[in-house]
Amino acid sequence: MSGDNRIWIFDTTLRDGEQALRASLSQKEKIQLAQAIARLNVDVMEVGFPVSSPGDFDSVQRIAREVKGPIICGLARAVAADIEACGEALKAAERRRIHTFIATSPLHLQYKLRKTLAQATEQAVAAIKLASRYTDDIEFSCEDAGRTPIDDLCWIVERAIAAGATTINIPDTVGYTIPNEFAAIITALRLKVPNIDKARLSVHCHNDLGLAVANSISAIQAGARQVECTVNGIGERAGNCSLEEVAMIINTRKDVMAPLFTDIKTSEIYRSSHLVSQICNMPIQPNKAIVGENAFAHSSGIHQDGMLKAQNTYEIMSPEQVGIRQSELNLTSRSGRHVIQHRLAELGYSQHDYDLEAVYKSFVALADEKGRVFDYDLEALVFFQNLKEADDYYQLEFLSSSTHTGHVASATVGLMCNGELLTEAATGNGPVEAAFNAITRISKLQIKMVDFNLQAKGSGEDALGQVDITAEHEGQRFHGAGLATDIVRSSVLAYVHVLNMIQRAQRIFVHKQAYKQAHKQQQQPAEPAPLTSAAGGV
Ligand SMILES: CC(=O)SCCNC(=O)CCNC(=O)[C@H](O)C(C)(C)COP(=O)(O)OP(=O)(O)OC[C@H]1O[C@@H](n2cnc3c(N)ncnc32)[C@H](O)[C@@H]1OP(=O)(O)O
Ligand SMILES: CC(C)C(=O)C(=O)O
Repeated sequence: MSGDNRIWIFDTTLRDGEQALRASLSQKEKIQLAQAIARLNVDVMEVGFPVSSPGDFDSVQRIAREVKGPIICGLARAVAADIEACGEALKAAERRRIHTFIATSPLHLQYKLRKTLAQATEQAVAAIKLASRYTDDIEFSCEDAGRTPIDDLCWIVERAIAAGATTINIPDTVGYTIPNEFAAIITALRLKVPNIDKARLSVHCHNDLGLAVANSISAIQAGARQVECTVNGIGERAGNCSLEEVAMIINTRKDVMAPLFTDIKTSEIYRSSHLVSQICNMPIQPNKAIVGENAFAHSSGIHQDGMLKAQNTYEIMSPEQVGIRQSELNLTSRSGRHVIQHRLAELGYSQHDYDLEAVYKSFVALADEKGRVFDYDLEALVFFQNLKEADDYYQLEFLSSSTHTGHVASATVGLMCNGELLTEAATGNGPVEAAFNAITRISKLQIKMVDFNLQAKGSGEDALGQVDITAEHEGQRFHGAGLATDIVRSSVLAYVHVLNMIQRAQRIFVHKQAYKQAHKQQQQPAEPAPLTSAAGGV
């Protein structure tokens, strides 16, 4: 039976996976998970250990009744009461499997079961025979097979098959083996057990050394035709072989895995993974293969540039294959110009709408401060970049401010004024007022604040703060805007914007006066060149 090419996927999320949970699942939650696992199109799903509690018995019974598609399986020790409870709970299933097991390693036999291998074998044979009263689909597992001498393993497996087991499962119960060793166990069983072809050979690997998936893959390459696994790899201790990883290895590496295949509907992977994580309260690590938040996210410029040119430069499978809408190109200080240009194009900006070098420079500064830059940050950067003028008279060079509860605040501001650095310090009721007072000392302009408005751009604690100021100078009103992660800085940038607007208005005035003067002297003077506004950005 181990000669065919379909790898059966035996999901044990609701049995071995459930053993790892800190809180028990309600029956409704188990049904929800079972439906999601059935949508993955697994071949078998092990949904509980019916003898363990009335609650588990009921949920196995309900899943057996309600969930269609896969073979529904229950676990039972090689004990009559366990087999009977399992057989009863599974009765309503269209297709049912009883999975019975006994430990075979010298350690487990001596200390846990206090039996000889012969006694354990006798008990297993009796359990398999009893199970055959309920179903002809019987799986037998040699618990701790990974640490069982190969001849002992062959001995009990041969007798289990003779007794009626149709699947023989070889668990690496404590995740002890390494891939070539585990593959050798499968090879030896296929060579040494005379009736091995009468059963499907299965593996059940734990992840104590992080090798559950690698061992399972080695085992199927050696002839195993069923892999026991769980969604997200949840399970006892360090967990089990992860369903999504095994399925995607077989799917992605057809060059080495073909003609082997699974019937898993891979587009259901992401959805079921997140449901399992949520219901089981088991967060998924961001770098988890296939389903982690970063599995299809690219953060560095060289990778992002590669991705934009050809997706397979940095992706060996597509996110759509596992049910993720699209890859993500995260904007961080490691990003380059190509991805900024690409993202702005997606947001509707053409290359003529902004100066890439200038936007990139402020993007890197912001990314260094914030970590990740979002679309709304990028749009704000472009907006503020476009407000800036090459001939801005004032530029903010530095700003420092301090506040102490119950005391006046102080600020020191350095402005580059037409190429010369001017610095002033001042106090105020708050850091913004202190900084504004310092700026007034530098500019020596009499400015009256008419309106001050602060709003958050984006959400969360690292949102940008945009400040809009309306100020009056010599009877004329000016608007200034500033954007930064720190609101004192946004306020100062907005104020510097106002100064530049005033300065520009004064230049226009002088320019016009000169024009009028010239007009008086000549009959047809040339038009004066237009002058525009300025702004402060990050
Ligand atoms: C490797 C695995 O993941 S195996 C599955 C592990 N899952 C679970 O254990 C969850 C379900 N378990 C339970 O609810 C309980 O342990 C029960 C109902 C099965 C048994 O509970 P209790 O009767 O109180 O026994 P307890 O769990 O303390 O001890 C286990 C007993 O089963 C025996 N046992 C262990 N495995 C097997 C087996 N495969 N076949 C027969 N007997 C076994 C042990 O030797 C021990 O017997 P002892 O009482 O004669 O020493
Ligand atoms: C019952 C068996 C398959 C098991 O869970 C194990 O050995 O880890």
